Amino acid sequence: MEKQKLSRWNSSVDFILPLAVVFVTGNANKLKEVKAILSDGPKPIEIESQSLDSKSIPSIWTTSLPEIQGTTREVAIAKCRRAAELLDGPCITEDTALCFQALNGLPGPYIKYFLAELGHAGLNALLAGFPTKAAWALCTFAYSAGPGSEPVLFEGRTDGTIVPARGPGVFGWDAVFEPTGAELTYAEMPPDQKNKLSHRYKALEKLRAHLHSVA
Ligand SMILES: O=c1nc[nH]c2c1ncn2[C@H]1C[C@H](O)[C@@H](COP(=O)(O)OP(=O)(O)OP(=O)(O)O)O1
Ligand SMILES: [Mg+2]
Repeated sequence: MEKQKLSRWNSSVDFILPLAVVFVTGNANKLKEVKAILSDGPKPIEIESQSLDSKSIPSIWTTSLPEIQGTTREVAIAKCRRAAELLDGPCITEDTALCFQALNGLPGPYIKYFLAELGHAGLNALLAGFPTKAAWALCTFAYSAGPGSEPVLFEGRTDGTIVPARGPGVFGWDAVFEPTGAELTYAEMPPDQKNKLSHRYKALEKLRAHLHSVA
């Protein structure tokens, strides 16, 4: 079957099915979930992945994909804008934040570095002195129609609790996040279960609707 692609330069499209978009990420686990979620349902979207990490781009492009400090929205917009410039075409990017209620939303977009330095036990220890272990996972997808086109954001949030690690330590902080109403951490859930309630799923439902509306 031929593909319906968002055009390289603007949001006009060629009407060929199915819809396909480029997802810029260096994270294989994210990519797997995004592909699983978007390929499901009556209007599947095909994902082509592209990594623009400093490790994977030609050194002649001295600029890697910067992740600025700021709110989750500011971080997401800057990243997608740069990705569209480097790709010279339309793309989506995604930023995931893990926010602790006791810390007014921190680590938030900086969770990657907290996790790398502190590990699962350290994330729990951060909250040791606080009565609430409440947290929320926040996913922000950004879509740019191409260089110079302001990214549009799609957010999804899942509330939960930070718990001592349970389940396989395959994907980031999955083992220490137990969504509200679930007995299991993200890591203990079968992929299907996580992909029906996750922050990423909720954001992707909005992105899916947007892509179909512009296509
Ligand atoms: O569903 C998730 N369950 C558990 N952990 C997760 C999830 N989603 C992201 N994560 C981790 C990866 C990284 O440690 C941090 C987000 O950082 P973030 O910059 O968004 O991801 P990344 O740098 O790995 O990939 P990318 O190239 O798309 O920026 O939280
Ligand atoms: Mg990143």
